[in-house]
Amino acid sequence: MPVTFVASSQLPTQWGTFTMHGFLEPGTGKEHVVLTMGDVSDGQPVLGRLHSECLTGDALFSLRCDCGFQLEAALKAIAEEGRGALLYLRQEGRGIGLMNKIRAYHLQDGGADTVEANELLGFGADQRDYGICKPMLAHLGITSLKLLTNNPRKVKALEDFGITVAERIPLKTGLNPFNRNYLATKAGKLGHLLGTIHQAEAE
Ligand SMILES: Nc1nc2c(ncn2[C@@H]2O[C@H](COP(=O)(O)OP(=O)(O)OP(=O)(O)O)[C@@H](O)[C@H]2O)c(=O)[nH]1
Ligand SMILES: [Zn+2]
Repeated sequence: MPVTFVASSQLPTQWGTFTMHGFLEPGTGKEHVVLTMGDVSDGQPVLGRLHSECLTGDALFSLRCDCGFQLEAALKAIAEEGRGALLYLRQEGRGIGLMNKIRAYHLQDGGADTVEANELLGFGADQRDYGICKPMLAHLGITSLKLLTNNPRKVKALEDFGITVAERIPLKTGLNPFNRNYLATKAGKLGHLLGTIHQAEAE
């Protein structure tokens, strides 16, 4: 899947200054971003996250999901380690886009769960393709990751295109009364490894 590097710059944040790398996916026009800190090209496992875009959670403070909390926690963890990479992937709504995610939320307001809502709209439960990460990781010289995720599909996808996942580090944060059912559905139907505490609280 062709993705081309465009430019890099500094990005100061409340947790520290990252380097921001912009990538363009010409086939779709999507603009992806990677934030790195430290030397990530030395061959040692890099603390990393594949973060799928969630405008509502990442930017609009939504409590319907855990995305914004995970984004913050991942950037903080990378800054604390002084080395790492966060791939901000423009895969809004697990790949169905923002307008369709709003349609899906409307169906969820009426009682459907997050998987049923996608299916009622004629989509798969999860339409993300992580192949876009391969050229971005190659450009940055990253061959091995300590991956911050609860999603085993991300681990498998990376391993399928030759990235070593040296470790999976759970990223359990942001549980609240509005996302309990959502997290329970992710654990029950999408295979997310949310662990006993998180899962028990979500039930
Ligand atoms: N279609 C749809 N997408 C959603 C919904 N809630 C969140 N999303 C999207 O789901 C993606 C986040 O995926 P998650 O399943 O929360 O987490 P993950 O990235 O697969 O796994 P983790 O690495 O453990 O966070 C983002 O693209 C969100 O926009 C929903 O109800 N419907
Ligand atoms: Zn979200």
